[in-house]
Amino acid sequence: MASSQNALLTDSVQSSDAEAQQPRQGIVLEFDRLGYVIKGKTILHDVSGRAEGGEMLAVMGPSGAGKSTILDILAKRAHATSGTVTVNGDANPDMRSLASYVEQSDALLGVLTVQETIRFAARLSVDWSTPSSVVHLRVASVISELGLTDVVHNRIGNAVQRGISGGQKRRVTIGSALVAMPRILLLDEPTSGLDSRTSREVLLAIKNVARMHGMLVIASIHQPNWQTISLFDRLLLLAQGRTMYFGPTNRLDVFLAEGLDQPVPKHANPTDHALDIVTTDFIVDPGKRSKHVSVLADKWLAYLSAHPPDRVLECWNSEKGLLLHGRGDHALRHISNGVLDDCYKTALLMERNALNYSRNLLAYGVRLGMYLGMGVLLATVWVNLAQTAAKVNDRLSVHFFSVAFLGFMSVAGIPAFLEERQVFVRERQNGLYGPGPYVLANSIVTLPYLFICALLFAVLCYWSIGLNPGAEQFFRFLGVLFMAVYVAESQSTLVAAVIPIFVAALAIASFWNGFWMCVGGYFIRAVNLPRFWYYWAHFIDYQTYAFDLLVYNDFHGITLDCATESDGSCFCDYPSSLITKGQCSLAGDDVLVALGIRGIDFKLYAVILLLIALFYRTLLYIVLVLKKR
Ligand SMILES: Nc1ncnc2c1ncn2[C@@H]1O[C@H](COP(=O)(O)OP(=O)(O)OP(=O)(O)O)[C@@H](O)[C@H]1O
Repeated sequence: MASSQNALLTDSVQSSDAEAQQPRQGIVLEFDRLGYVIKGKTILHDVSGRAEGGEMLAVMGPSGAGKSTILDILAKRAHATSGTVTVNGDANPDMRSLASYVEQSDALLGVLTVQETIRFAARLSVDWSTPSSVVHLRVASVISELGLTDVVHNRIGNAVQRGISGGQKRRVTIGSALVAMPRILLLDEPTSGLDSRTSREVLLAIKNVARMHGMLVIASIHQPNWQTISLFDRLLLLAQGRTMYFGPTNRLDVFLAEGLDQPVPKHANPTDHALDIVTTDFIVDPGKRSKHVSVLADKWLAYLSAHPPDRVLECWNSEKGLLLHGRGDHALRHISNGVLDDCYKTALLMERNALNYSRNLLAYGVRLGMYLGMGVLLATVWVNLAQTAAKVNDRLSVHFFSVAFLGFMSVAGIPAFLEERQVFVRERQNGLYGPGPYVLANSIVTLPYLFICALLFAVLCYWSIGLNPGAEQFFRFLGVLFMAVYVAESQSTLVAAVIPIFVAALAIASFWNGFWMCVGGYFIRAVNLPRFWYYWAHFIDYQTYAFDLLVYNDFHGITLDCATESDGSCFCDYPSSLITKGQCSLAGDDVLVALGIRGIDFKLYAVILLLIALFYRTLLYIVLVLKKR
């Protein structure tokens, strides 16, 4: 089964090779005396190593040994304080285009199925002209190799809906990286959450692909059993950031016996034995802890000088036969460049976002429910407002509430955005696409969903409240609400991009909306605002423009009845220009004059709203360009 799938993978890959026409060149990654110091603490001390295409290198060590740190440095996500990393001799390799990094956490879209997730990862990693049959075969083989066939149509799962297991999620994350066929695959704890049999199967699948395509695999691994660790060609054993051993995995026992004089007990696992020796977690005295590790590090250096690495590696290479210099390795992943490619990526992301938003209750479902509920509430609380001067304030509050509430509820989209953002960060760091296609796709696909929210709200409450009865006025009401909601959505998205922590983003986005309410001109008339707030905040507040537009749309051209007092005089709640003409009425335009919004340019205000949205979206792009994680 696995071999037939491998054949499929080979075929599919060969087809895309022909198109990509990549040079066939082996890959060699070397790191030399890497040191890493952070906040005055030395995390890595002169760690060196080497791996080649087609090989698997395990980075092993107790918790806190520096395994993730070294992967971060190799992926160029952290910068070594000293030492060098070279790829085929290049001291400044473009790791974004060469490597995929699978982090410890699984950043996936919960409502997508296993197959959809891996298929999108595959499509995002190939050239736009790659035939879909190639992608299909590649996806099918990865799913089969990683043992995900039974759950292929199951959703990943999120806070609302339970999905596949944690171990299966881990495999989906690995599959999403594997299917992209990077030249270097870096895996941080790929087997966490997997039982020992599944760990071995997954690593075997990775090994098969690595050997077949000359992919170089480096994985940090905590405490594997011997069967699992023996799948790795080389092993780097660390403790407190120091090298305890680096060399062929199958020679670890030789080193333990010869170098440390602590042979592996009969029937014991050499890696367990090695970890027992180097683990210092239970030595209470910090001085004794670091002395213990220093002694072991010195013993390794002494062993290394007595057994030069070339000799060790030569011996090892002859065991591997043709592997290293056999099949060439190919950069199968297509790295985004050019407008055409960006368009292709944008279209793909739009397709994925549409799928996500249509299924994800947290994206728009909750909001749709709230807008429906609020539409019904408005329709019943403000039901059938009489067209009288006494009801002017009630009408104004409808417009304020519509803008403020619909805008405010955009914070409900933050959890879904944060989930999407994590996927973006992972895919962007792996070089699949940049912030441009992401922001564009997000900005476009959001539109129809927000429009539906605004439409439902407007249909439910507009006629029932008895706002300006013209059809044109209804569509303007809808259009203004839609724009206001879009600006509010852009604002909340921006906040969550700057502070990708749910509670903090929620609090700040809510505060920001509350702030706009204060300076928008409803609670306190704009002309009465303290000058400081009036001159800057009032004029950049989207609620100012949306509220003014709704009020203008409702009041312009209508006439409201005033009250006739017991003495026969006419009382209007606002100064009326019609009383002098003998009518006991108030012109809607008189209200607009009193509010200071007479004669506003509807189109200009609508354009300002769009510009504010565009401004937030541009800021979102800039934030994502600058903020890499
Ligand atoms: N940004 C940082 N600031 C301070 N200390 C750090 C930072 N990054 C890593 N460390 C420290 O460096 C040490 C190594 O961390 P690292 O995550 O690389 O270990 P690890 O071997 O991957 O551990 P685990 O197996 O538990 O994931 C730890 O003691 C950690 O606390």
